[in-house]
Amino acid sequence: MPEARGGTKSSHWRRCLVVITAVLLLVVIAVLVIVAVRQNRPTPPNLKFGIVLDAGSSHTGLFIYQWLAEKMNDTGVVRQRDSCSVKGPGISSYWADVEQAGLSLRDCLNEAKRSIPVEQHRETPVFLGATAGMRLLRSQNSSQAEKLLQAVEAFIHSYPFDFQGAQIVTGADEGAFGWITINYLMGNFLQDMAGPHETVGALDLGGASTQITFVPDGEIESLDNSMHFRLYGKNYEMYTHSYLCYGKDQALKMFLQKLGVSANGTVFNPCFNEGYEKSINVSNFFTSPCTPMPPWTTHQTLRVIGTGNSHQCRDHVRQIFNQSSCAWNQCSFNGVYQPHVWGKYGAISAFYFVMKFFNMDKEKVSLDEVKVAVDKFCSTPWDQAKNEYKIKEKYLSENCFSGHYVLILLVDGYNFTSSTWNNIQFMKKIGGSDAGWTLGYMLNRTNMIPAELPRPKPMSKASYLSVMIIFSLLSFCWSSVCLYSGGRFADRDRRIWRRDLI
Ligand SMILES: Nc1ncnc2c1ncn2[C@@H]1O[C@H](COP(=O)(O)OP(=O)(O)O)[C@@H](O)[C@H]1O
Ligand SMILES: [Ca+2]
Repeated sequence: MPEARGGTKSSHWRRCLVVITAVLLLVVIAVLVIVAVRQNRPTPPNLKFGIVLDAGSSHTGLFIYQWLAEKMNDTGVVRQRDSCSVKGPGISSYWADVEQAGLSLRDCLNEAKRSIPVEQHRETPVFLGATAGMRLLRSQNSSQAEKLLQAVEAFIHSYPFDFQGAQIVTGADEGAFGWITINYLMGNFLQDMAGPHETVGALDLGGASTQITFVPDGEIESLDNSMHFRLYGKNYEMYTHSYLCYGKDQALKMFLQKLGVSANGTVFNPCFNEGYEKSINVSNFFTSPCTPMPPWTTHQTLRVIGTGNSHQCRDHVRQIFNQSSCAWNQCSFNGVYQPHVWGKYGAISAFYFVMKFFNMDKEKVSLDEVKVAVDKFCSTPWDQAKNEYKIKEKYLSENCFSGHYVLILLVDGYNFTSSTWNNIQFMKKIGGSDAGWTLGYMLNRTNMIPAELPRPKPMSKASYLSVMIIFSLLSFCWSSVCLYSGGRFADRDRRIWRRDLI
């Protein structure tokens, strides 16, 4: 009988132990859940901002970027928050009235002030990068270009931001930063991507210059065209070239200059739709170093009349590309060295606008389909085209030329073929951020792309605590189970021993 009482007592204690362990377990789980919920409560994010003004030849755009301060050196964390299109032409057009260049930026800078929290204004860096329009102005009149930049700087300094100055970006940098932007936004710098050639090339068509940038599959013969970057622990040897004057606005001027003019000052233009006519003032039109005054300047005003003839248009556009000599193993045009194009490309800015107009910006559209679409548009009478497309008259009237120009630049110039055409993706944005050189430029100026991969961060306090609690809990449970089963075995052994004794 006493033994039976002893057995009841020990099983009572065992039950107590199980209940206590279960209660303890519940308490610990509850504490863990509370800690986790508190830790993960959304805290105000530590957002940082940066502004880049893209002072292009035809217009200025303002881009606001944002990122989390603690993640600034990680891959793919900077995103576009906002953008603003400055009204009016590019800053280089204000060369005769430089104060206006700064003032033209007022609305967009005010918008930036509204978009960024006031307490962040003082630490928000602002960069202004001017491209081919200012390069051309500098080559014509460097002191005027300097004055213009100073006037723009003085105006931006009146804003509460951390202004880092206005610079004329070199053609090589414009190409390289466009390439960085595209690959950064596509996440191509991440280490776990397969293969050594995971990056995509960048093709940028502006109004006054155009850039081609890519990592070739062999040696780069010309040092002038080679750029080296070490990003996130990997080396990139890039080929880049910027063709000044081969942006689509300057190219149109070079093309017009090559057309013959009749005795009464009429120019028949096969790259304008039939029925389209416009007058141009010769001294206002041929002002850039790309188009010195043509020999036929006896006329002050020219009457340009569209004839909409694709065949003739192509022939004339080809004349602005000099294919006659190449001192390297391979060239694009004008004797410029270029390795053969390979891999994928992102084509941005006017490449995109033009292809979008022809509805040819989709994937898997063949080169022949693009040619057919351009020819079809060029043979459309101007009145019909105006009725069909409700876009700015300037763009519409130039699109026959632009379509042919893009095709000739990419195919005859850069040597893309029917089979490599589909490697070009015409793009404006990547995941909500504009694909242009500005983001790459800011990442570089703020040292946000490290040469080496950022080291993995140590565990946060919360994670450390959670791991410690979980491990303690597991050890506790494990020892309880061991003790419990140990007790049961000891009881059983005692019983067997006693039985043996009896
Ligand atoms: N909606 C549009 N349709 C066609 N072309 C456009 C459109 N918007 C902008 N563009 C063209 O894109 C080009 C942008 O060039 P821009 O960046 O100003 O010059 P650059 O880069 O040479 O300094 C210009 O030729 C402009 O006319
Ligand atoms: Ca541009």
